[in-house]
Amino acid sequence: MSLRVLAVASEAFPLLKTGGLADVAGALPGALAPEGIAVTTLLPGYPAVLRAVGEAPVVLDLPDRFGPARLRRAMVGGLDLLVLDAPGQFDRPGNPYNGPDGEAWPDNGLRFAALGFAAAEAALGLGFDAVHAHDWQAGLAGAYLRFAPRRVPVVFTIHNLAFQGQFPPELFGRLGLPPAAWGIEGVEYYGSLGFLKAGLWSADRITTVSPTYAEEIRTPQSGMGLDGLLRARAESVGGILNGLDEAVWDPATDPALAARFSAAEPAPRAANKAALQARFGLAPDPGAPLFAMVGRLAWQKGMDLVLEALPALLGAGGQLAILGTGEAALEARCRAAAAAHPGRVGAAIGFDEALARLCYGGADSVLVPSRFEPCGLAQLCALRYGAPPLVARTGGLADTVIDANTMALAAGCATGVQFPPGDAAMLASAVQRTAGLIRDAAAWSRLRANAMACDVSWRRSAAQYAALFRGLAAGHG
Ligand SMILES: Nc1ncnc2c1ncn2[C@@H]1O[C@H](COP(=O)(O)OP(=O)(O)O[C@H]2O[C@H](CO)[C@@H](O)[C@H](O)[C@H]2O)[C@@H](O)[C@H]1O
Repeated sequence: MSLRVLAVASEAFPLLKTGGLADVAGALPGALAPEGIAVTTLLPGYPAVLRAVGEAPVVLDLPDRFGPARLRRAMVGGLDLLVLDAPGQFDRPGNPYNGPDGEAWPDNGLRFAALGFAAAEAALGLGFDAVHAHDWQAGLAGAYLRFAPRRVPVVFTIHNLAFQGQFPPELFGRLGLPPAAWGIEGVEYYGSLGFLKAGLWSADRITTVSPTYAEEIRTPQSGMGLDGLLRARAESVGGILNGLDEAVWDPATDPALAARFSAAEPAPRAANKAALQARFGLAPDPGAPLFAMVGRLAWQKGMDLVLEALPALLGAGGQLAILGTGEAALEARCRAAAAAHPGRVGAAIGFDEALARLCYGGADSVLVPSRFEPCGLAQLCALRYGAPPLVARTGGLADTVIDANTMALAAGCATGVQFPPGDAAMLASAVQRTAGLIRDAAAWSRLRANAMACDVSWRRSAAQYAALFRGLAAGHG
């Protein structure tokens, strides 16, 4: 019999996506099914989600703790969904976390407390064997379950330790948790209410999305204030690498590409490079090394380092296509770089799934110069779409890309280029090294073939999650 796991996430592809969490929450259920794990995903009832489920049957009426709320159940996009239909809380314009003005919703604490509460009620009321809570938005699920009459084991997965969900302590009184939950052994975090902290404290097992990040976050340098707790719980912390849904990310079938291609038939890829150059107003030069960067414009992702290394990129005859959205100052700097270097640098500011795919399928190399990266999906997409990535040697980037150093080139196993994180000068030389390799057609097509041969699927990791859930359900946490 299948084990029944309730996943709790604040976004899931294809219903709603602002970043990598959606890709993971959207893909894991399909990857776990062959492992005998049946995943039901609890999502907040955002407008897009409510539209998708329509008048799906109500399977649970929730106690009126945060306002009237009920759970609807439906199959959408291959996902078995439970939707938290809580009028006024999630059915608002804007993205899941911010209003149309770009500011965080002032009641985010209550909104995501309601999600955690609903998860616990669903786990207990609908008979799930385990809960898989993702990131701070689902952090209170475990806290509620800690005080529940029946034990339901919880796996908490950290997708990004930088987002901690901290709220004023006064919110605690609204949660309906017992007073015992307030404290270091509880949901309190440096005097505030910490959702991520609550998730880490209450979970039976903690995972993060790569083995290297799992080690990094136990150090003061990368632990973002939570390293002490993570060290104390070291026995329960592990890293399981993200994968990609190979059906969703497939250059042989992707309609967003100008031309479809595969490892066996890479030639049509050149048409995507030309299309990408055209989309970004870059010179139509098939020989110019074309770099692309796709991602949130935030300190984490290192776009500022790329702008610092831009003279080296241009000096090597390179071109740069930037697709991203985020901090206003960085957006402005990207636009300014494009304006200063017409035909050499192009910037598209916004979130555009189809254009992202063209970047992966058309660039020679994808830049992922993150200062830290729990796993990173951009480099996995780049490997799959034949754009050997240039990445910072950190977190999941260190775990998924083999640097084209002398030995790896001689052994024929390189899949990209690495440089030390946070160092613009080292990025500049790595860009020059990469441009040199791209100009060496034989060397680069070897790298590309290696990249496309990488197994970036969920297979290995799904087996690891499945073993974790089975162990917990059998009582050995
Ligand atoms: N402007 C844009 N237009 C279109 N698509 C865009 C885009 N900006 C980003 N994307 C897409 O969003 C996803 C980003 O995923 P990442 O894993 O690289 O980063 P993110 O920081 O969101 O995720 C966090 O969670 C994931 C999941 O665990 C971890 O891999 C990661 O390290 C962690 O920071 C990719 O699918 C990318 O193509």
